[in-house]
Amino acid sequence: MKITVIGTGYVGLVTGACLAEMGNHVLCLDLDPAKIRILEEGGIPIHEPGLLEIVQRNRTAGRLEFTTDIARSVAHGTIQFIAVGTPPDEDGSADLQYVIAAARNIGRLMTDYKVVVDKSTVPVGTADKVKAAITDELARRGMTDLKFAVCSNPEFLKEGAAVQDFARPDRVVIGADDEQAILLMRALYQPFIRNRDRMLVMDIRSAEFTKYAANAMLATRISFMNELSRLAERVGADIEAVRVGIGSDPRIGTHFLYAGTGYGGSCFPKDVKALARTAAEYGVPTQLLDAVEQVNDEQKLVLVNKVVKAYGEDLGGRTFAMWGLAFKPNTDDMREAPSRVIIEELLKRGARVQAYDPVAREEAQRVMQGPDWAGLSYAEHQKQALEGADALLIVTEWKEFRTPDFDTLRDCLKDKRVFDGRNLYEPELIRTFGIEYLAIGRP
Ligand SMILES: NC(=O)c1ccc[n+]([C@@H]2O[C@H](COP(=O)([O-])OP(=O)(O)OC[C@H]3O[C@@H](n4cnc5c(N)ncnc54)[C@H](O)[C@@H]3O)[C@@H](O)[C@H]2O)c1
Ligand SMILES: O=c1ccn([C@@H]2O[C@H](COP(=O)(O)OP(=O)(O)O[C@H]3O[C@H](CO)[C@@H](O)[C@H](O)[C@H]3O)[C@@H](O)[C@H]2O)c(=O)[nH]1
Repeated sequence: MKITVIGTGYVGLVTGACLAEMGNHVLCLDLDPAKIRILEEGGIPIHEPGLLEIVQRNRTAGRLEFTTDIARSVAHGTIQFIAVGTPPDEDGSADLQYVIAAARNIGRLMTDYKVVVDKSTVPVGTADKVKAAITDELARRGMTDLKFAVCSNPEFLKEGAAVQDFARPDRVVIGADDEQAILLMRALYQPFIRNRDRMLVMDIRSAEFTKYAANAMLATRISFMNELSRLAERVGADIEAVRVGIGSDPRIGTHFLYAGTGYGGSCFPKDVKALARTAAEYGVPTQLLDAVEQVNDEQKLVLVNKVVKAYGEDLGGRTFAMWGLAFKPNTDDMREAPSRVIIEELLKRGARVQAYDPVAREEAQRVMQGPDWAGLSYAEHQKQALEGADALLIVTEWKEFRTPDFDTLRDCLKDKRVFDGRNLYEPELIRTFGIEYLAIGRP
């Protein structure tokens, strides 16, 4: 099939590459010429395991192309995926300007039947707005006879595992009210789904809502465990033992129960806010969602509070090593990363921070620049970050941090102290090396 994907962020690029892999002819549009240049030169503008190989393979085969030419992109695909950003507006609601701009471009230039698919995460009711924008543009052209359908097809991939998530989805959700569109979408996703039950076709509003419900549920689990971790510390329980203890109940399940430095990334923070905002618009109170967000904001400060408890409010003259900057491993994404809040708080109190991350350094330098960040420097490797530091903070659970040389760790750190925001080590073990170990919710 001929597919156009609008937006080459994580979702657009993974969608385009995986659909091309199944033999579709995919044209990806982005208005950012720098991104398209990188893609046309055979690279990718993000760090995502396995993605480069698929992009290169399908580009070489001529099934995956990139452009900044809007007219070409509208002409190309019968199916037009909108996968542009939906960042939070000032009031927390999803900013739909990019989605609507993409829809208007389609309405302005289309000359035959199109299935317009909202792949971006968008509030309930957005498909109606997309439909209205296209209808409006067609009316301007006097071409209201041209047929099109709008579907909701939210994306559930996780960064760092995006290719696998797209290629082997738990489920594909399709919200649609047009028979032809449903047939085309089923055919498109069939190769990715062995079990037909995993293709969930529903009404458009329910599909739009499902995306927010999933993210809000996952964020709730994390905030719940983070809140419990604070209590565990007080009562002398170990949140890691508790996690295993409750996770073995299949009604609870083992995933997304890890206490840490709070959830970050481009989705949970903005989607929890946007859902609460939608509820507010409808006059429905959201005590639970509001608490999820509040607990998360506090959790981003938990490591800083432990540092302040150990060293006092004035951190002048102190140097802290930091392992991990990205909001999670296997990505260079720094959006809403807890590291940003933690570094800001440490610098504000006069400390210096020496940070190391296997891939996110460049992105970190981009988002944390200027005089406010003067106390932040970057190390080339784990050990270099430790040199001259008083203590270590672990913020992202990269695999390479899991089994360090504890002797080196102890000898490098002046105070032989580790603040672990990801509970990577067994407290009994690390303490036998003479290291003071402060983790999340662990005695
Ligand atoms: N990042 C994720 O893991 C993830 C997962 C599931 C869903 N989502 C959702 O998918 C959407 C996209 O997220 P992302 O992280 O891939 O986005 P992103 O911000 O990384 O990229 C969006 C891209 O769209 C481009 N763009 C904006 N307007 C355009 C237009 N009119 N025409 C063409 N290109 C345009 C931008 O230049 C940018 O490159 C969001 O709604 C997000 O919530 C993201
Ligand atoms: O037990 C856990 C699991 C995750 N996290 C944190 O939660 C955040 C989000 O992690 P994850 O969900 O793995 O990454 P994302 O790429 O943000 O993916 C989420 O957001 C996407 C965008 O909507 C959805 O498509 C995915 O299904 C959803 O998992 C990160 O800061 C993690 O450190 C925890 O603190 N504890």
